[in-house]
Amino acid sequence: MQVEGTANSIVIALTKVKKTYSRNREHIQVLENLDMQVHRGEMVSIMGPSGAGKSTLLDIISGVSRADSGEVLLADNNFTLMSERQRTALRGRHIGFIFQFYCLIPVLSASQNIELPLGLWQLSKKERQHRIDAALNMVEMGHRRQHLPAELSGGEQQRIAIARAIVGNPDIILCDEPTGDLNREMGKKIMDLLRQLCDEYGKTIVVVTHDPEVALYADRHYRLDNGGLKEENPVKAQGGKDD
Ligand SMILES: Nc1ncnc2c1ncn2[C@@H]1O[C@H](COP(=O)(O)OP(=O)(O)OP(=O)(O)O)[C@@H](O)[C@H]1O
Repeated sequence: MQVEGTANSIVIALTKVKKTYSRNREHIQVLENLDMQVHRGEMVSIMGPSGAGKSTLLDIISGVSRADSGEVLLADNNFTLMSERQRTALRGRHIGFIFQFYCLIPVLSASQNIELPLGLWQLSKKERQHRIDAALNMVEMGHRRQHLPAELSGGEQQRIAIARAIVGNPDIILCDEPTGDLNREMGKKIMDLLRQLCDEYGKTIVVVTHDPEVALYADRHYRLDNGGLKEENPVKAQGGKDD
């Protein structure tokens, strides 16, 4: 799938985004006048302390959650002006998600899990199978297609989750702690794979992480703190993980 716009165009643009959660009488101001731009085909990392609002930010980029004010553009579409239904449709076309704990359905095989995002798509059986096979091949997991998630290692489960994220050929992949549950070696393999998706397939990737070594895979680095984003120089992987 091609993103609308020209090469090197901005595919994610947030301007003066604010987000507050209200619970009982408490108001938690999470994002405040936040600006962010991500170009097509780049990988961007977001680090920051626990509770800083990183997952909230991913929810706003994907339209799962609405900003209180400010503008959110995704591939030239203005989320701010859209209904929930329109946001869901746009998300389905453009975004794949990868989470820390894989979020695979335990009673479905690897192959069936990968098929999930294609659920309502009008595809022939052959085309559907072709897409699943291509996604499985991309993550080198064709030999495990019939396995249930419990019959896969953590790293293999995350590879299946990546295949599920890319099966619909989204141009943007949002990752929330993609290596958080994996040992160092497996984490490295997953990041190599994400980097490959960027470099060889032109995917735009946003990675939220606590791990400076993971952030080093990105082309640009943001730190989220006190409601705003600051662009940083590449993180030196020497200070251990964020809290
Ligand atoms: N639905 C909600 N209602 C009320 N408060 C919320 C809600 N979701 C998140 N919060 C609060 O907003 C803040 C930001 O949460 P968020 O999950 O975005 O942080 P985070 O940076 O991703 O944290 P972590 O690194 O620990 O995963 C936290 O203080 C959290 O308690």
